[in-house]
Amino acid sequence: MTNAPLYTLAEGRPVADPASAQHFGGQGIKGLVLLQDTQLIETLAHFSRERIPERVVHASAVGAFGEFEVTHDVTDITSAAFLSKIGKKSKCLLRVSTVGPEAGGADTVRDVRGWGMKIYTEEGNQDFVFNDIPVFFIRDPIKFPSVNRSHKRHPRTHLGDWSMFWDFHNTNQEGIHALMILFSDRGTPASIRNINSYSGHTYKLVKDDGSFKYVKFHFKTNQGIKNLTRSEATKLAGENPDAHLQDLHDSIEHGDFPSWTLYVQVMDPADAETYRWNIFDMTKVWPQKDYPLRPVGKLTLNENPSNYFRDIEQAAFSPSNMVPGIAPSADPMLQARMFAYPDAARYRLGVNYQTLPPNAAKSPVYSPYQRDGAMVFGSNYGGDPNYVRSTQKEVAFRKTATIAKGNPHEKWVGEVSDFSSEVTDEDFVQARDLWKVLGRQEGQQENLVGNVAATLSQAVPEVQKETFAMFRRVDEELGRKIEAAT
Ligand code: HEM
Repeated sequence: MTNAPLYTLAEGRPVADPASAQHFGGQGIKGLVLLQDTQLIETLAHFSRERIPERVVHASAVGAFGEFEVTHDVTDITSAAFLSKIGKKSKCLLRVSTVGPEAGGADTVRDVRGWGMKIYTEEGNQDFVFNDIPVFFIRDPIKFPSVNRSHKRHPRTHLGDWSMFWDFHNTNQEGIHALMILFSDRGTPASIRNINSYSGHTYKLVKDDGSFKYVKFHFKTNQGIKNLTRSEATKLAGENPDAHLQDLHDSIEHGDFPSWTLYVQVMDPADAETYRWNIFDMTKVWPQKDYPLRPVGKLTLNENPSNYFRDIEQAAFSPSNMVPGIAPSADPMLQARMFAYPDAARYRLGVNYQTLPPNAAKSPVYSPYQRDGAMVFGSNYGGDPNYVRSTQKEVAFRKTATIAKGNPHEKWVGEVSDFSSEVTDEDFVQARDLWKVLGRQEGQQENLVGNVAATLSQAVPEVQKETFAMFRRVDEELGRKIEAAT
């Protein structure tokens, strides 16, 4: 007797030899292949269907499991159950991605890194779908497909195209702050363990009594920020395109668990009304001298996935997955994203994607008004009423606070979130501050200039000219230096 698993077809029928097709006259005998060979047909048919659509952005990624532990009391600002007690731990999944490259693209290319994180709490899944830069390229969600297309492949040549890239950005200059970060050495991090991540958007932390604070979330690496120079990143992309995947996998495998500290910047709603920066415009940060970081907890990654496809490819993150105690702000980008991600998941994974292993909540789920559809595995709520307000079965509901009608702050919110993409000198202020900060770090201004010039030199002259002018709006010397280097 052996304990080895008995090989079967997917329907369970044991089969002798998975390595040869059936031939007329018997297996292993020369002769025509037979259509009755279910194993052969299943093997070939399933292979052709192994791929699911890759994510339209953020297709290439690494992922791991871990835990989130509360280290500081934040019960004065939120009723989120998973944040209710110091020492409380929740299981997590983290998927970190590049944005532009297709699945399998080189890890060390210049790009933003996405941070898809799921915290499995006792009140459902809390997703933090962040980036490793604190601001974004646009503030109007309708531009999202455009900015991404300009970073991807040209529709005619199918090549990456720096004319297209800079043409988009110098005609949509609200992204200048994000560009300055992307073209600093932060655009080529040394490893996933060495990046921070940021909500970018303003969110709300809410208490059960309905009171709230505006917050921005920051995960700061406990390994320290470490970046590659342009030449190091280019070399590594050729030598080991999976460098970041390997680094994270190996460090977890060796028990060297990376960790991050979660902080929040906290703003009173009343202050938001008079603050210099529109808090719903995600091209702006809240300087930490105005709103210092307040520690919340610690994320530690401690487990590699046992199967990449199941746990990481099938993971679906969405900013709309929020637990009671955390709520969206009026940022138009955030509002649009709350639609876009579940919509993308229904297309990419199917209508019941919430029940796939990485997405399934670890707390009880009772959602009887959403049922059927392709691929139902659970009880499908048996005979429970599938319509609301049935008297046939008692259902309990959790009360959540609602915003008081006529609250003047909400009137203000409606007015200030109706902003446009029109660019003014204000859009260059934070980018200029960053240029000064880089000047205090040895060689960093020169690296930014070189990183921009290396790409701009591949763009057509008209686009180059407009781009020099855009950087001159940040700082005359920066524009001049880029022009000279290009
Ligand atoms: C209006 C603006 C945006 C839209 C419409 C949008 C849309 C999308 C879509 C459709 C995906 C692919 C989802 C999938 O197939 O599962 C995606 C992935 C992602 N986005 Fe966005 N996005 C926007 C802005 C942002 C911003 C501002 C951030 C960060 C602050 C961000 C972070 C991410 C991350 C981390 C992923 C990868 C999630 C994963 O690992 O599966 N996105 N986005």
